[in-house]
Amino acid sequence: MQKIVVEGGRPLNGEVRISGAKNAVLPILCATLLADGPMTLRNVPHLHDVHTTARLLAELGARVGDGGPGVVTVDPTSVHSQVAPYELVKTMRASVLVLGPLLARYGHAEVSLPGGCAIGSRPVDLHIKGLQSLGAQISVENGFIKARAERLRGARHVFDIVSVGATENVLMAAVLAEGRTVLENAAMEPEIVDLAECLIAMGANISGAGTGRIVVEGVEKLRACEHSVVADRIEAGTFLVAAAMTGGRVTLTHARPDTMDAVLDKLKEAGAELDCDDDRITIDMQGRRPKSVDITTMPHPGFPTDMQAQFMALNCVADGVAVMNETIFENRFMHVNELLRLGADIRIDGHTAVVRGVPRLSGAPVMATDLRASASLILAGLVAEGTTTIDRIYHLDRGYENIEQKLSGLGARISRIG
Ligand SMILES: CC(=O)N[C@H]1[C@@H](OP(=O)(O)OP(=O)(O)OC[C@H]2O[C@@H](n3ccc(=O)[nH]c3=O)[C@H](O)[C@@H]2O)O[C@H](CO)[C@@H](O)[C@@H]1O
Ligand SMILES: C=C(OP(=O)(O)O)C(=O)O
Repeated sequence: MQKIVVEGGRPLNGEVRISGAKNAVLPILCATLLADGPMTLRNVPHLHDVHTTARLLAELGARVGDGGPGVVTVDPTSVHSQVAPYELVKTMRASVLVLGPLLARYGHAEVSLPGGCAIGSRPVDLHIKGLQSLGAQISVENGFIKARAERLRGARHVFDIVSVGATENVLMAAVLAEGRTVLENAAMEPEIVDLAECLIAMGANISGAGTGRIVVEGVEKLRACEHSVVADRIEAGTFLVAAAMTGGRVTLTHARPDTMDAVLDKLKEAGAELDCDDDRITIDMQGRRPKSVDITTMPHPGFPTDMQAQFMALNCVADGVAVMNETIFENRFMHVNELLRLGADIRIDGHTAVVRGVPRLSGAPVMATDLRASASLILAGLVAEGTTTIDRIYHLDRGYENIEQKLSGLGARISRIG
């Protein structure tokens, strides 16, 4: 099995290009099922999750093509199956996002319940309730969500709690429903805005995406369009933390600082100098040790849970003591035990971790448990004395494009073996 090897101790310097966002491209790939012709997506990151979604679309009958670097084409006009099988859905939770589009377009769909994931139980009850509000008949049988509706009807639906995936699934169903849908307590993440922008370019009538109230006037059909995927704010945040931890100076290009307020504020609090324009962010730490920062994860525009592990790595070597609360997922401290192996001082009490910064970490063999946990271990390895070897890096390939090459380009000593 492949591993990543990091030799710590080098400040990062230079420029790195940020890729398209995993969490935007996955729902948008599912949304292509709604089009009446071939869609062209640009700024598509080369990620394992993108490959899995492409395989799922192909399994349904869509023609998925490679249009050159960062370009994927999907022609959904040849779709002949509305069944998303367990073998593909189990590897990636976002594949449940074909449910809304298939139901809206074909009047029925069978999607395997997504498999469990290391960060928490991750049910799909909110997706189901939202689609039921639009008139779908839904049952869960033999591990499949079976949904049926001759034509969905617009309705007012209030989500019990804020869910990114449920908002996306119900939004993609509502665009072809009859009449008006109002989604209250909707998720406000930038990836929802990107999905809505793509759907609008396809002819959907949507207002309010990016706020807690999304209004959709259903249309009869959607056309094909071209769409460029928004920059990955979590990848961008990960590189900024890497620069902050190593005391370096790094410029991100093709980024979207306007989607990252909470993370940028925390980096400033940690002592970073930041200079942003429309699509570039420069962070300069001038060799300083970061200061500890308290974190409470929240739905957007709060601090993203997908950056919690990376900021924990920063707090491990920062000056001071940080209190970190994880409010979104019940089991998202799996990286803590591995950071302890590198010499960190962390105590967990329920959903709270107290991190006491230490002057130095020391390299060790560690094991990645999920995507952002993997990133946090690389970050810790960049500042640890000696060699850190990270096992189970397949998690990393789900969500980071060429991370070793990008970090090497900034001066890190990092390689993949095996
Ligand atoms: C592909 C993608 O975009 N993944 C992101 C998405 O995941 P995802 O869409 O799965 O996350 P949600 O926003 O749905 O989850 C938020 C909370 O709601 C709960 N919940 C969710 C759905 C449901 O039907 N019932 C329920 O109880 C979850 O267990 C969790 O506690 O948003 C998360 C929260 O920002 C991010 O960490 C993930 O990176
Ligand atoms: C948890 C994440 O992704 P997913 O929802 O795809 O598992 C993530 O991107 O950090």
